[in-house]
This record gives sequence, structure tokens and C-alpha cells, in this order.
Amino acid sequence: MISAYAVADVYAVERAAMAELAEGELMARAVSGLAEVARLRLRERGGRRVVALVGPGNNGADALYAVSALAADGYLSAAVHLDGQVHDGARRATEKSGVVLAAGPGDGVPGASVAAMVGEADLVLDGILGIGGRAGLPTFARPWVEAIGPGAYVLAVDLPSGQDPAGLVLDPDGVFADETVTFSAPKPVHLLPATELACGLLTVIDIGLDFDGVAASVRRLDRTDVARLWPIPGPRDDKYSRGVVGIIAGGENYTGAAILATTSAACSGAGMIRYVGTPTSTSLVRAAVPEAVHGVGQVQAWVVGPGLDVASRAAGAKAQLDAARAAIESDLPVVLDAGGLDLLRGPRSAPTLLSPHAGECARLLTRLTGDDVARADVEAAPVAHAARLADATGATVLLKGSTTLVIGPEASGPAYSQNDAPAWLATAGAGDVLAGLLGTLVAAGLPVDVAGALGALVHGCAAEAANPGGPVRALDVAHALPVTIARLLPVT
Ligand SMILES: NC(=O)C1=CN([C@@H]2O[C@H](COP(=O)(O)OP(=O)(O)OC[C@H]3O[C@@H](n4cnc5c(N)ncnc54)[C@H](O)[C@@H]3O)[C@@H](O)[C@H]2O)[C@@H](O)CC1
Ligand SMILES: Nc1ncnc2c1ncn2[C@@H]1O[C@H](COP(=O)(O)OP(=O)(O)O)[C@@H](O)[C@H]1O
Repeated sequence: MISAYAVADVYAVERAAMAELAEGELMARAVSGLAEVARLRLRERGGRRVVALVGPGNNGADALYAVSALAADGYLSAAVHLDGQVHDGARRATEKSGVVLAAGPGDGVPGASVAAMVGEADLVLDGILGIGGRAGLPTFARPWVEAIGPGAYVLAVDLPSGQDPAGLVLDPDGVFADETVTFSAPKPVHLLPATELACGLLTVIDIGLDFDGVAASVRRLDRTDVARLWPIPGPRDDKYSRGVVGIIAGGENYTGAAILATTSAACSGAGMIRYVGTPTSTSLVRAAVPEAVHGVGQVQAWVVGPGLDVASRAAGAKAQLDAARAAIESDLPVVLDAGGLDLLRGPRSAPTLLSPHAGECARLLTRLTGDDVARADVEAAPVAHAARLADATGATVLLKGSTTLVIGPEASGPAYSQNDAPAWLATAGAGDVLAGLLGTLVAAGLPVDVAGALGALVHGCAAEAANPGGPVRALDVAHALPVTIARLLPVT
């Protein structure tokens, strides 16, 4: 598991370490790791020119020291900084090592020469702001960032400047890095959906800080966690003890969603599937998933909603909707997706996992809170909106996207944020496959937040396995689940 820590906690751990170490030791460790990554990237790309964008704080000092080390190695090194607002030691190191220094804007150095210096760089070290910064790129740095050439490799120190350290909102004018080098541990900005995209590849450098006993602010499961968490059957298990999942999905319109969700539940190892559909969906599921049994019965968890049309007056729709409402009113765990979200009236007493995409999250918030929330609002501030939905419903919310967030109501512990899927997974029906997989995990008894994070992880891995590097269809993601799961489990 990867843990990200809140900025205040990182500072506290740093202060404790500094009290034990010689002055400057922590920064020296950070700089040495940063310079090493920069050297590696310059070598890989055959680059010769490096420029550091230097802000007034320690982040700028890291970048200045690193660029000095690169100058000593013979790279053509330069730095732009705010005159009079540079770390003294770092400035002295830079002057000694022959780095070309340009202060700008505002001290007589023409903006054009600063722009040319930045524009020619093969590698740009972004040290404008670190985790102590606020969201938003400072005005002085705008011309620097605008001057970055299209072919430059942008290596951010700690975070891409302008981006929110807490990871709550994206600054479209901030830096978008190819890679972010951070120290000791990730911070929320690196893992959360709004800002992760701006960080590029994340490289964490160990500088010897100890986070034992510090609570994570955001968690991310990795592939090595699957063996520990997956419900593996034992010799005493039978289909019922493994968990029966009831799936109320599809209708006369979205028949495919029924097949995708039930196939996914079967392929992820549900002990048994009870399917409740309309006549056409039912006959298609009978053909596609012969393992499923039909009609309402005893289950350990319900999945309600993929392809469910709550306004349908087609044959069998009323009976299916009655079953869906009864499932939501029951005291059993429920995964609510797509059309099922339209049936939620308020908090439930049993474990509940909502799995909206941004549009569905906006629609549900609008209905439940009375505020007009648009899809774009959710996309701009995913954590705030998902948390609001969790608080309004008492449920755990799995907000789907390229980074999928799993967050419970206030005080229910840190969120999970998963980024395991290729962008090819952004395809119709992929969410229906996820719903079936979540149903398997919740019916097996996993807590809904763990089921959400684990499901998103395995769903992403199955999408990659279905056709590495190329397009995937949703049904192939479901069919890739058995072998994907087997590969993630220990060999017995
Ligand atoms: N094969 C199937 O049976 C499938 C069934 N599905 C089911 O379909 C139902 C509706 O899901 P949605 O997420 O589509 O519904 P939503 O109502 O959440 O989203 C539709 C939104 O997409 C916008 N939109 C539609 N076409 C667009 C286009 N070409 N370009 C830009 N925007 C466009 C619409 O304006 C609307 O805002 C759900 O119940 C879902 O489970 C989907 O999962 C797809 C596959
Ligand atoms: N850009 C992306 N990269 C990776 N995964 C994505 C991306 N966009 C969406 N996804 C994933 O694809 C799935 C789409 O689900 P959803 O929007 O419900 O589609 P549908 O309703 O058509 O099944 C979700 O699991 C989501 O996390």
C-alpha cells in the first residue's frame, strides 16, 4: 500500500528529523537524489541544457543546488530566480559552479533573455513552489512557465508549481510535469484525482524520514495488496459461504449492462449470482451467463443499477424496479450504480457503496441537496463533491475516472485513490463490469471501502491484461478477470 501524508504531518516529521541531524543534512540528501534523477533523464534523452526555475523558498534552494551539481558534471546549466529572494547557501553554490543566473523579471534582465534561456532547455527543474505553497501559480513565474519549450522534460521538485498540495483542485495555468520528484513519501497532490495528472511520473526519494505512527491522509492499494485482501475460498467453503450476489441490472433498453455485470461477477469469483431482470435481459443473461440463477432470493449483497431505466414502462420493468427498491430498503449491503443511484432516497443502515461517474455524482448531489451541481463542478473538485455525497448519504462513494476515488463519510478514515487503468478503459460498459466485480467483493464480506479500492485496482489491471497497450472492449475486461486475479494471488 502506498500512503500519502498531509503537508502538516510531513513538516512535523521533518522538524523532528532535523533536530537530530546536522544542519542542511536533509536538504543535502534531497538534492543529491534530485540531481541523480535529473542526470538520468538528461542521459536518457541525450540532453545538455538544464534550467532551474527558482522560487523564494526551500523548494527553489533544492533546485538551485541540484542545478549546481549538474553544472559541475559539465551540463550547460542556468537558473532563473527572483532577485533578492534566493536561499543564500544555494546562491553561493551556484555562483561557484558556473551556473548562468538570471534574475527576472524586474531587475533589468530583459524578459526575452530569460525566455530564451528557459525555451532552450532540454530539462526544466521546476522549483518555483513546494508543498508549502498555495494553489495557483504566482504571477512572477507565469512568463517562466510560458517559456518552457514543447520538447523540454519538465521535472518538478516536490510538486508541479501552482498545483494544490492538498490535491483538491487543479490549476490549469500551473505547471504540468513529466515527472515529479518528492521526498520520503507521497503527498495528497500526487495521488488525488484533480492533481495527479499534473504530476506525471512520481519518483519518491528516501531521505531517511520515519512516518511510523503517522496516519495516512490518502491511501493507494498496489498489486502486492491483492493477495492479502482478496477473498480466497478454502476447503470448507461452499457457494453460499463465498457470497451470493444479487444483480438487478439491465432492462428492455440497456440489455448489455445486464450481461456485462453478471459476466463480471461470475468471472471475479462470486459464489453464486441471482439475477433480476426484465424478460429480454433475462433471456440474454440465461444464454450468456448460464451460471446465474434467476429471480429474487437470499443474497449477501445486492448490486442495483447498471442499465436500469427507472422511467421504463416496458414489460417486467415494474417488477424489476420493485425488487430494486426492496433491495435498497433491505438491511443488506448494496452497491448502487447508474440507474440505481436514482432510486436512493437517503442514508441506509447497512454498508452501501455508490459508484457514480462525475455526471451521476452531479445529478445525485443536485437531487439530494437542492444545489445545482454540474458534471464540470465534480470534475474540477472531485474530492469535495465525493465527500459531500458521502456525507449526504452516509455511504461510501466510489467516484469513477482516470483516477478513481473511494471516500466514506466524515471521520471514516482516509480515502483511497486508485490509478491502475489504461485510458482505453474509458469505454461504454466498463462501469457495468466494475459494478459486477464490486458485487462479488461486497458479497464476500469485504468492507465497502476496501472492496471499492480493490475492485478499482483489479478492474484496471484486467483492462491492461485484456489487450496491453491497445483498445479494450468492456466484455473482454470481464473475461480477463479470472487470469488477472490468479496472477495477483500467491502461487499455492
Ligand atoms: N451496453 C449497455 O447496456 C450499456 C449500458 N449502459 C448503461 O446506460 C445507462 C446510462 O449511462 P450513461 O453514463 O451513458 O448516462 P448518463 O445519463 O449518466 O450520461 C449521459 C451524459 O452523456 C452525455 N452524452 C451523451 N452522448 C454524448 C456524446 N456523444 N458526447 C458528449 N456527451 C454525450 C449526455 O448529454 C449526458 O449528459 C446506465 O444505466 C449504464 O449502466 C452504459 O454502461 C453503456 C453500456
Ligand atoms: N481516462 C480514463 N482512464 C482510465 N480509466 C478510466 C478513464 N475514464 C474512465 N475510466 C474508467 O472506466 C470506467 C467507466 O465507467 P462508466 O463511466 O460507468 O461507464 P459505463 O456507464 O459506460 O459503463 C470506470 O471504471 C472509470 O474509472
